[in-house]
Amino acid sequence: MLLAICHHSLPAWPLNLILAQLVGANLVLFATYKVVLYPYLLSPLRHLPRLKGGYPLINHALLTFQRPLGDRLLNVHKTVPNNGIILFRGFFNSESLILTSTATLADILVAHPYDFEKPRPGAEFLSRVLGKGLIVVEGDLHKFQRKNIMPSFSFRSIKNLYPIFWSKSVALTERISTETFGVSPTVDGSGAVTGYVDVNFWSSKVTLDMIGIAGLGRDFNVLSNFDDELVEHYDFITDPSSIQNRILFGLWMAGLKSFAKVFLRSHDQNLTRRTNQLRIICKNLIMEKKQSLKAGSEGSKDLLSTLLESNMFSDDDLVDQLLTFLAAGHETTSSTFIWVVYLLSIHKDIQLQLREEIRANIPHNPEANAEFDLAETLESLPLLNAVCNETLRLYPTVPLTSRVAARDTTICDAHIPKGTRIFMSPWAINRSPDLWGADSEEFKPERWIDEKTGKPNKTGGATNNYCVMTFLHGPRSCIGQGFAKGELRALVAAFIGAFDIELENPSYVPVPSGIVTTKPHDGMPLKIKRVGEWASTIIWK
Ligand code: HEM
Repeated sequence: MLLAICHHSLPAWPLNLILAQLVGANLVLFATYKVVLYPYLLSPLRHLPRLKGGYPLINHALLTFQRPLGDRLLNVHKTVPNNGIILFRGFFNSESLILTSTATLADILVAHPYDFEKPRPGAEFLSRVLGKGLIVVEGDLHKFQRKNIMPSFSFRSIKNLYPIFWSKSVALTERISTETFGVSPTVDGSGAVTGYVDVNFWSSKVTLDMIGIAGLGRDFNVLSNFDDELVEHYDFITDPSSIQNRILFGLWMAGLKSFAKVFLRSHDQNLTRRTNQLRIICKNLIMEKKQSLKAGSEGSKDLLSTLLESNMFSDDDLVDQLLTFLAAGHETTSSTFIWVVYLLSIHKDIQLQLREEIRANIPHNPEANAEFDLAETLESLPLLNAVCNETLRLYPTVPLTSRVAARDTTICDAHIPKGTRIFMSPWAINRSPDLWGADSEEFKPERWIDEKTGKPNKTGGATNNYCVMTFLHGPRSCIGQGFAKGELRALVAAFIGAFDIELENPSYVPVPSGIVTTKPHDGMPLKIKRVGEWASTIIWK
């Protein structure tokens, strides 16, 4: 009887529908918890100063994608009152943090850097090409690699690389001269030979040549020869203008790796094939280098030789590191050089003073004078260093980076739950009026010159080192910063020593763009003039 009543009163739904309803109800409960209860009532982050407003559901999710990268964050730094940490909400109220003070940055980067890791999808994408290179590994493996690679980037090792940086910088000016003035030189009213060049095209070639010789011990000579096999594979894999590369990267970042492999099958297979080829070429380079070291060949100062001498890495590990140096150390310096050229084109007075300083202190062929200390001179010229440092401040080529808390931890006493995403913007910190004053966004190289001594200073007049975040700080800072600054000094000195430059179109305002590093979106077309004879040798006083 009871059974009969139940049978009639229960709806005649199949079991799977009931299950589906249970799952649906759970999903609604879970979504309510994630989207409403946790962020508004339970999250330990909810009391932090917050960026208000935003779009429904996505809130401020686009904040970290908007170009120029980091510029919107600068605005957030300026407008949201805070004590070093700002909370913002993204898709479905997910929470992320922006660090704005030198204290919170020092805490995460130096006090407990291994509590924070690089976001996994990006690191996995990179490791496809770079294997387990320094830039992508975490924890103890990172500590081991960093400790054993550091000596290759020591002050002494970099000093030994200056002659390479100089000779490639001079080769750049010669190549540009041939291309620009060689065929049909134009002479302007003052009698100077004039021409037009997009320095964007040449700058990534010269920095690739530099990292080739100074890093791998191989002269690609891309300045003159455009068909090196390694360079061709490398360019294909890293080409930021390739739509397929962009889509693949976007899908990986969204956690859709498997879908990406099917959707872009042939491109994906091509990448794998080229990556394998790259690895074979690098392995052969390592074999050759080993043999030449065994044969007692002297004089190799490149990074690979010093890594081989350390005897701490297998051949496969070395391949990962070589590819890492190529990837991390090529476009970054080349972009910075382009921004120096831009700033000097629009600040003619500084350009003139700099040329005087360079020509008065550096012979065009320093190698002809054994007494001349090129590294010492380039590192001590006040205006040269001031111009390089001020450009690195205003145009950090990695304008935005992020971390994820690997465990429950703290930042300056604020509790940070595991999994919290944290953004740090070198662009925003380097331009912050709180740290640099009202003229924070102006190009003022003199900040970097000590008023009393006239010598370069280390902080640009700011209160501490953390006011410049271009290379970050601590154990995950850029290991190649000494290398990059050496390249930049040589490039700027050789280029400005040789040419008078101005913008081809005086009203051109370059827009920084790029996926990870920033370059001017439409290149850097210049009008250049060869400046009269540069003394070949200067008698060093
Ligand atoms: C102006 C030029 C450069 C800039 C602005 C720059 C900037 C940076 C930044 C911001 C990071 C940290 C990224 C992060 O953790 O999110 C980094 C890491 C790194 N950079 Fe550079 N870089 C430059 C040149 C170079 C060069 C020339 C090399 C090598 C020859 C290099 C090798 C590396 C490596 C290996 C790392 C990973 C370090 C680690 O995690 O321990 N970089 N760089």
